[in-house]
Amino acid sequence: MARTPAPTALWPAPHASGAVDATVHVPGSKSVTNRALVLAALASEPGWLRRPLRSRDTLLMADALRAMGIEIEEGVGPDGTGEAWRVLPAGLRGPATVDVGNAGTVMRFLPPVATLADGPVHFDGDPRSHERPLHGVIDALRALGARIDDDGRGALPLTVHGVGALDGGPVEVDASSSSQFVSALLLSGPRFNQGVEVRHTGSTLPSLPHIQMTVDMLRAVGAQVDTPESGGEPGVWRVTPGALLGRDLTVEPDLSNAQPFLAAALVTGGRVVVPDWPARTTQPGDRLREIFTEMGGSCRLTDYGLEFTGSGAVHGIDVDLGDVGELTPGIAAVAALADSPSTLRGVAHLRLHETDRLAALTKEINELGGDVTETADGLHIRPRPLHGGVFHTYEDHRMATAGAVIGLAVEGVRIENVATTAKTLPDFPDLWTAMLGAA
Ligand SMILES: O=C(O)C1=C[C@@H](OP(=O)(O)O)[C@@H](O)[C@H](O)C1
Ligand SMILES: C=C(OP(=O)(O)O)C(=O)O
Repeated sequence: MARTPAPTALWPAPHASGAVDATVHVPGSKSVTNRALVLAALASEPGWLRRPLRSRDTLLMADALRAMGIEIEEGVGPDGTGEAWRVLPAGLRGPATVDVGNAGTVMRFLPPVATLADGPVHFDGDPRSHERPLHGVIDALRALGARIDDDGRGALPLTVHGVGALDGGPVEVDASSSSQFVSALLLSGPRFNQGVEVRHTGSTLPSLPHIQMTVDMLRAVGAQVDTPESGGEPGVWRVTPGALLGRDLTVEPDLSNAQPFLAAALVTGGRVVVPDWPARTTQPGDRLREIFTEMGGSCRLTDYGLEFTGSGAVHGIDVDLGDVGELTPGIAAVAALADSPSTLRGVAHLRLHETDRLAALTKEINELGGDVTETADGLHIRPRPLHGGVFHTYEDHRMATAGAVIGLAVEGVRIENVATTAKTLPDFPDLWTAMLGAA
């Protein structure tokens, strides 16, 4: 098995000698796994999580919940098939210390959980976690009755002084910098004394499908949630207080992590099959069926999974990615290899993701000879012949996979710190070379 390179190493991105033709089993969704862990921890009975994603972000979530007293057993499922984690909820404990790494889901979803602990819970993480916005969660929890010590910047590090319960009730949040503020408050909402009513006050709200994912998963464990889609007021979500059920949940493949593999089919004019692609899902990656079709491919969704085929041509696209921002790096990579320019819109908030993704994509593609400019809310990408060079990744898993896509078509691309893909897809280098080996 290929060894994952050390963080500082340069990984020679494999160049595709022909059209790829492969079946790629994509590991479970980060967003589903981390929501499922939180909901199982807050439930009133044990639950199972099958095919969970085992990656840096999800192991940080599991360890954080363990630090607060939840038992999570990693093993195989009750019928002996595949990996499954058993979550045994318990009274939430403090004092505890949580390392959030650079996981948005951990830094946003867990402070509300910590208000239910019976003592202080200290949160800290990677240097970048100190820069990512958290003010929406901090201010809302304070308004709902929590005591939180921070350094006044509305960011990590901070301590939530849990007292075993939170009043809850109505609260206003400007979630224009991250949908995760809304998801965070909703996920713990059933355990607040009065539930929670979240009213978004900002002018834009990114990543709506991820909020819908939160709502669907809450309902699946028995919570009552009123939403704008279910006839409620626009921009308002209401969760009724109540006990949550322990469930047996199978995690869908991570469709955003399927992106580089589908992109490989697109840029090489090949074919990639992703088994177990869900027929219905709230994952933003499902939009790739439409976006990559517009960019030149075609797809067929069957009971087995998704078959995606490239035509040999790659077209530019003008698209608003506000709902599906995490797809931007991979789309930008394909756009840099297209036969016409692209405009990616609606993603100003990506400047506050794992890195400033708009600046990073612009710089790295341009250093390979590209012509990318930043706009107020996205990127203009004018394809140019690219050449090899080092593609820096800024500890951003999606920068690394974007660079790998470019490397398929451009000889001599070397990816700095490909190991950063461990945030959500630790097997990436092996899956990538296996896909090419099958060509
Ligand atoms: O709730 C989630 O699981 C996520 C929501 C989105 O965050 P933002 O709304 O901050 O973009 C997305 O980009 C992130 O990768 C995962
Ligand atoms: C933005 C992302 O992650 P996070 O959950 O850390 O916000 C991402 O995975 O693209």
